[in-house]
Amino acid sequence: MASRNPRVTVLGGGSWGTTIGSLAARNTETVLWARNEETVTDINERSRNSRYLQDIPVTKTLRATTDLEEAVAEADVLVLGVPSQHSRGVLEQVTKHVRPWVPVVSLVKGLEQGSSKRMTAIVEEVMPGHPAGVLAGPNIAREVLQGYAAAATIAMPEHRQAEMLQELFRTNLFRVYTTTDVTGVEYAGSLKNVYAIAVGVGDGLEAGDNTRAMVITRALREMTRLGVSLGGDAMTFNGLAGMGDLIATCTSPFSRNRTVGVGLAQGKSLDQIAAEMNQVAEGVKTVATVMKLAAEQGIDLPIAREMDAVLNHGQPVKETYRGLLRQAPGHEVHGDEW
Ligand SMILES: NC(=O)C1=CN([C@@H]2O[C@H](COP(=O)(O)OP(=O)(O)OC[C@H]3O[C@@H](n4cnc5c(N)ncnc54)[C@H](OP(=O)(O)O)[C@@H]3O)[C@@H](O)[C@H]2O)C=CC1
Ligand SMILES: O=C(CO)COP(=O)(O)O
Repeated sequence: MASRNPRVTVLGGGSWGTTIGSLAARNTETVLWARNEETVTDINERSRNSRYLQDIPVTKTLRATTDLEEAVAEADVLVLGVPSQHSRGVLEQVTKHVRPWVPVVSLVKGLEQGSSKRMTAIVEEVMPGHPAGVLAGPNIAREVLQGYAAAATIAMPEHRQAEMLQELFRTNLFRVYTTTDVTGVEYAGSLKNVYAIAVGVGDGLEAGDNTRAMVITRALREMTRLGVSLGGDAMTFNGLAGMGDLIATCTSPFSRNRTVGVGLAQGKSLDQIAAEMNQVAEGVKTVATVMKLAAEQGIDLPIAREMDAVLNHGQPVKETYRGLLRQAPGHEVHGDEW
């Protein structure tokens, strides 16, 4: 990293890219790249991103630009904050302008459709030689930006790198822990969105608090089984990026994924929900990829399977929990059942 204060460049002007940019700007020079002129003007002239974060102020020193080359040419750290299905395209534009050793930290909680790849695998493919990691945890953007205490974990292949990057994002109210389990953190962040939709369906059907707790707990078991078989550490799934984020996303009225589930249970179509929300809900596309990965690993994921049936195969939403309840429960810890 450079001997001057490192420059952080955040790619993506949505709610979470802006929030992380605002945190980093408290610690070091930070530039945010957004494709939308209005977002850039709003940040530069009003220290707001009203489209995504209403009237909550961002750090005054956060600068924004629509010029991708200018944003990345002097970067010491790149932060990837565009939704998963657009990440590869953005990285392909970035790679020719960025210095070769610059680390890339993904904020993305989704997998690429078709390839089923995690974002760090895409970074390694498109930007070979750049250390790639991920920052994730229970972090509803607006609450972090409003200054409510929260925590995340930063995963880098080398622990020393994680420790250096930790300092750029942490504040007295945003605690950043470190780990080297990039794989586990990335799968945990992506998987929990699928289960937040499932919990939203239960809440939308007014299933009750015990049902919600049952689904969250069994969801954690499913996430862990798949994540570990794909190379993640089981302890990661018990931590901030796993259990922590699962709880936040499954219970927050601000979660977009949970909102999708509630909307489906209320009889709305996906198109209608997407139009009302106008923000990304990564779980909607992740579910089919998760089913593919589970099949490859020979693992059954009953809750995810129900969501796949509803989202991709026309199963009436009211059938969701009936289908699950017909299955006999097995061993709580070692069983494959839900
Ligand atoms: N919001 C949150 O609380 C959290 C989100 N995340 C994750 O962060 C990632 C980003 O999500 P979030 O910020 O919430 O998303 P939002 O829906 O709030 O915003 C998406 C942003 O990506 C931009 N974008 C979309 N496609 C492209 C493209 N092809 N090229 C350039 N920019 C593009 C949009 O630009 P435009 O405005 O011009 O459409 C917008 O600025 C997701 O994977 C999400 O799961 C992780 C933790 C918390
Ligand atoms: O990842 C998040 C919280 O940690 C945000 O969840 P949603 O994308 O469901 O809003």
